[in-house]
This record gives sequence, structure tokens and C-alpha cells, in this order.
Amino acid sequence: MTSTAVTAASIGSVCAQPSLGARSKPSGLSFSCSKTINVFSGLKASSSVVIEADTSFLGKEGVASLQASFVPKIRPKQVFANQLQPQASTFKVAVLGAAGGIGQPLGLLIKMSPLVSALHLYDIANVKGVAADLSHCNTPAKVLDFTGQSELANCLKGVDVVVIPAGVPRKPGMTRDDLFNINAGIVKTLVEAVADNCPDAFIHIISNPVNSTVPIAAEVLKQKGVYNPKKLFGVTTLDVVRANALLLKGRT
Ligand SMILES: NC(=O)C1=CN([C@@H]2O[C@H](COP(=O)(O)OP(=O)(O)OC[C@H]3O[C@@H](n4cnc5c(N)ncnc54)[C@H](O)[C@@H]3O)[C@@H](O)[C@H]2O)C=CC1
Ligand SMILES: O=C([O-])CC(=O)C(=O)O
Repeated sequence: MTSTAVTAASIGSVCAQPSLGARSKPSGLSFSCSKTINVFSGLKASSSVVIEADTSFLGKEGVASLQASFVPKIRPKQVFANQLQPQASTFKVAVLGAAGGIGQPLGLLIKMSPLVSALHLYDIANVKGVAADLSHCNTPAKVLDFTGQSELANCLKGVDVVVIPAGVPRKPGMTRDDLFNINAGIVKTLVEAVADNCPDAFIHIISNPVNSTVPIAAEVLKQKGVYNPKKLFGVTTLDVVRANALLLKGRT
């Protein structure tokens, strides 16, 4: 769990990185200063957050002030009362492919959201340990694990949001097209189950190539008679971030 916690501490954020815009509440991918820790101070396991003093992007002084602000200010009850109102936890979220490189940190981010009442983690393998770790985080979302096709329907029943990072990632030398044959079939099967069990859910497809897997999902939903273009999304954050980085590199 330690490595997952470290990942989360570096990508969860309250205060802003200028290029991503200021945010008034915890919301995702921006790198941050002391408040990053506050977001996660509801974690009982918050002492496992490791800060590499010499190598951090914050530099030595930044790390020192981060640590100083973190240690004495941990007052879980106070932060919990302010940030996690039980009545705000209303969304049931399922992650399909939850034991993978994307699924695990994503599960942690979702578990930290005060808006989530239930987090269903599905994978074809290794999801029980992931679920056990996340369930120890001190937030309202109830974590349940589901392994294999036979448990997929139960995972999806009553769910409001489905996020799909299931599939194979690229290996060196591969293009995203090389993933198509495998991931197209995986996404098709999973979205069929979504259509059958939670047809009104918002669906976020992460499995690549997203520009092909999303249209596949749309066709599946159309065939099942439950397609709503306002509820089907392809997650392109990585590509946006990469494009920005390449543009910046080109300018300097
Ligand atoms: N859209 C985006 O911005 C991004 C997309 N990706 C894509 O996300 C996908 C996952 O990447 P990683 O998590 O790094 O791969 P990974 O190999 O670490 O994890 C994939 C997970 O999917 C599971 N899985 C495989 N078949 C499944 C099935 N039929 N049902 C449920 N789970 C299944 C595996 O057991 C594994 O736990 C890849 O296709 C990758 O290209 C990755 C990064 C960003
Ligand atoms: O870089 C990765 O591993 C993830 C991804 O989306 C890609 O294949 O470009």
C-alpha cells in the first residue's frame, strides 16, 4: 500500500498548479504544496506517506515546510468533519480493471472522494488485496471486491459511474493500434454487462486505443438500446498533458 499512498499524495491536490487553474476543493491531477497532505490527512495510514527530501520536486525548503505543516496539524476529527459530510456521499462507482497500474491509484483517488458511498473493484485477478488496502482508508465509501466474469453483474448492479481501465497496456515498441485486438474485445464484454446491469450509469473508458474503444462502447450501448451520448466518455487526460508538455518543449 505504501507505493500507492505515495502516488496518491503526489497527484491529489487542493491548491493549484498555475497551468491547471486554481481549485477550491480536492479534485485531481495538479501538483501541490502543503494542502496536498491535508487532503489525505483523513487517512489513518497517512503516516506512511514518504517524502524524499533530496529528490522531491519541491526542493529541500519546500519539503521542510511541507513536513512542518503536516506533522503538527493532523487533527483527523476536525478535518474529517469539515471535508467529508456523510450526506454528500451518494455515488456508487465501479472500477473495471481495478488491480492494474491505472486501476489501483484510480481506486485510491475515488476512495478519497467524499462524494462516493460505494466503490466496487472488479478485475479478473488480484483485486482482493487492493480492496483490502483501500478499505482501510478512513473515508465513507464502502469498498467491495469482485473477481472474474461470474461476479461482474453483481459488481455493476445499482452503480452510478463505471470507469474502465481494463485491458493490456503498451510494451516498448508497440503502438496503441497493437492493443486494439485485445482491448476491443475486453471493452465490448464489459460494456455489454454495464448495459445489462446499470444502463443509466456514466461510463468512462480508459482502455486504449480510446479513440476506438469508445466507439465500440457506443455501438454496444446502441445495440442494447441504452446509448446516451451524454453519459459515455473517453478519458484523454494523459494525452492532453502529453500534448501540453510537447508544446512547451517545442517552445523552449
Ligand atoms: N486513456 C488514458 O489516458 C490511459 C489509458 N491507459 C490504458 O489503460 C489500460 C490499462 O493500463 P494499465 O493499468 O497500465 O495496465 P495493467 O496491465 O497494469 O492493468 C490492466 C488490468 O486490467 C485487468 N484486466 C485484463 N482483462 C480484463 C478483463 N477482461 N476484465 C477486467 N479486468 C481485466 C488486468 O488483470 C489488470 O489488472 C491500457 O489499455 C492502457 O493503454 C493507460 C494510461 C492512460
Ligand atoms: O504510456 C502508457 O503506458 C499509457 C498510454 O496511454 C499509452 O499507451 O500511450
